[in-house]
Amino acid sequence: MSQTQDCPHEVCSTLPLLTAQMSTEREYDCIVIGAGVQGSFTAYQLAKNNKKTLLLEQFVLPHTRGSSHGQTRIIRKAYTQDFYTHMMEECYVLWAQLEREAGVKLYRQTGLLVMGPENSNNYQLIRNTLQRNKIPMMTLTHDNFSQHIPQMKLAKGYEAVVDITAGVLYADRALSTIQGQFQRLGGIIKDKEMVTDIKPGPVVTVSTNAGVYRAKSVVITAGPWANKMLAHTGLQLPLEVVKINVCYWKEKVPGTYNVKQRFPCFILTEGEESNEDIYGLPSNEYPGLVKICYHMGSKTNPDQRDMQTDRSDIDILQCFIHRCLPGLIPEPAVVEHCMYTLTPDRHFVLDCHPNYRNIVIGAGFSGHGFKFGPVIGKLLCELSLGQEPSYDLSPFQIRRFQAQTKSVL
Ligand SMILES: Cc1cc2nc3c(=O)[nH]c(=O)nc-3n(C[C@H](O)[C@H](O)[C@H](O)COP(=O)(O)OP(=O)(O)OC[C@H]3O[C@@H](n4cnc5c(N)ncnc54)[C@H](O)[C@@H]3O)c2cc1C
Ligand SMILES: O=C(O)[C@@H]1CCCCN1
Repeated sequence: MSQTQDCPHEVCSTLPLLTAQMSTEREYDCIVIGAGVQGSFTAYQLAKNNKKTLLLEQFVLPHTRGSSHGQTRIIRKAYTQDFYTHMMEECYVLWAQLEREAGVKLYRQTGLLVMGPENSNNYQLIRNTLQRNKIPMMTLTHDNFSQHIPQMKLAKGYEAVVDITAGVLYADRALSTIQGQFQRLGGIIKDKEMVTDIKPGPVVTVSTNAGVYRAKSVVITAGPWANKMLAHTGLQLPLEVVKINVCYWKEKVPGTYNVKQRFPCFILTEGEESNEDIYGLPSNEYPGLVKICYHMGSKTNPDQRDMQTDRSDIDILQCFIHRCLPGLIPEPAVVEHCMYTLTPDRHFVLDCHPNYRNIVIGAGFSGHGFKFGPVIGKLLCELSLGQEPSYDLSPFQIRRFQAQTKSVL
């Protein structure tokens, strides 16, 4: 008879089994920190590659405290640089694949109107990228603008082009879909678990408010909290977190700016109101309200986002709406909040930690990362598996910040 069977206490006989079970529950091939769009797509890709993956999220899901919430995001190929346009080619394919796989609609084509003053460098760069890459596009002139987009005015001295395959991504739905697909592949999500420590090593130890986990690799996709997480690894990146006022404007005649009226998404670049872009999407989340925002906000601490109350962006938006969108009441009807995590050059960070190759970082999505989620997930998965990345990652490497990167060790 074995010792355990002889033991009068039932707990003694089950203890070795329980301990073994507990340790496998706490050991993973990869742990992904942060279940925003980038972490969720990364976890999904890892699970697809048969890796035992844990996705940790500090808040109860779904939540509205980071950067990935809200019903809509713009998807487009219109960029100033070719490398984004090239990545977007594959993103469209992967978004469509996800739609088929999960049986949900995540994308609606609306077109994206890009406007800018004739002498705007950004406008010309975007237009050239579209042309060079043979992206379906249409140039609008002052003569035919109102025929195509009667709800909007093109100011004198401005030019306009439409990125035809651009549109809207249903963001909240996309996030819950990818998390669901990850779980269907056997992935584990633990929400309401805040990571409190990361101990680098050949096996990385991740502590949360609820437990301690170990993994061969860790991916940090903590959005506005990236530097807080990286501090545990001795690294600080030059990231700035800003709070965006997400403003909704009421239509004077309900339905005027609806997709059914063929109102497109739009971006005004280097307009007369300011140097930063102004952008909008056709009414969707609230009947009769159109989302129009300023592509910048004030510096904030992600844990105290709601303490920051600067509304100077709203003055800028009011001037623009007054000037170009006569069918809207130039007073915001609803203001919600979201955060950008900005890098100095507004390009992403997709790289391995400079000191620990099994810690991978996806950060600094600078207010334009959602549409790239499927490809970013793939790239961060490749980095964490030590594979050759599918794209040239030099624009996204940490070493570009050399002078601004701090070691906190
Ligand atoms: C108003 C607005 C409009 C935008 N418009 C567009 C658009 O039109 N098109 C587009 O492509 N992109 C757009 N973006 C950008 C895009 O939404 C972001 O780039 C993207 O959501 C960033 O995702 P993320 O996963 O990096 O960050 P997040 O979504 O913030 O995810 C990070 C997650 O990490 C979690 N976390 C942090 N610390 C911890 C911890 N210690 N333990 C556990 N979990 C932790 C957080 O709670 C959070 O859930 C917009 C962003 C905003 C704010
Ligand atoms: O990523 C995007 O497509 C948009 C463009 C306008 C600013 C916010 N982000």
